[in-house]
Amino acid sequence: MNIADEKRNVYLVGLMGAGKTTIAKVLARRLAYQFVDSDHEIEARTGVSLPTIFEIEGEQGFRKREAQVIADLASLSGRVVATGGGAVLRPENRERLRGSGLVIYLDVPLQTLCERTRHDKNRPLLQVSDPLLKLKELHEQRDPLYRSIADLVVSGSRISAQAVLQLLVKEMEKTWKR
Ligand SMILES: Nc1ncnc2c1ncn2[C@@H]1O[C@H](COP(=O)(O)OP(=O)(O)O)[C@@H](O)[C@H]1O
Ligand SMILES: O=C(O)C1=C[C@@H](OP(=O)(O)O)[C@@H](O)[C@H](O)C1
Ligand SMILES: [Mg+2]
Repeated sequence: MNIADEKRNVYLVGLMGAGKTTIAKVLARRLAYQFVDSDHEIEARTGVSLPTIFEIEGEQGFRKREAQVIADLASLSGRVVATGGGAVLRPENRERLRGSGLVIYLDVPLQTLCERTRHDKNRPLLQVSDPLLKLKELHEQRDPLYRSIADLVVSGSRISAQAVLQLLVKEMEKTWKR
């Protein structure tokens, strides 16, 4: 039996700009899993962009849609899922992520997150006068939540997909042997 046979989902969590979407795509290809981004899924279901959802329904409307997508994905297997940075806020999401796969927290310095997201208008929560301060506040609130569900924490300003893949495969082997 190959370690990939088990095919529990893999979830990437972390703040905006941590590289969840970017790294999940590479991991999925390498593991021959299917790549899913929960934000893209929400956009596909609604037919509008994420900023438009925030504009019309507010953050809470978006969170409700996000929770539905996470519930749906948790019932599937063989997916590498890039979650949105706030997916850990709802306890039911945390339980579902934790219960249906392996969770990897990409822990990237705030300055790097700020630089990476500075020119991107698609993150409504960062369209403020001081995005670094906003990221600091989000980090204070969310870092404990990410850690509470993470099987793996990968830290650094230049996390490579290759490094994550190596740790992930080791972790999968461990889980499989249990
Ligand atoms: N490991 C990385 N090293 C350098 N730049 C990265 C890395 N991962 C992502 N980026 C860049 O940072 C930005 C945000 O990445 P993204 O994958 O969208 O993050 P997230 O989904 O966590 O918000 C993108 O412009 C992406 O090209
Ligand atoms: O941190 C957040 O609350 C959010 C992160 C975004 O995803 P990324 O983390 O992929 O940027 C997206 O879900 C939305 O803008 C809200
Ligand atoms: Mg993303």
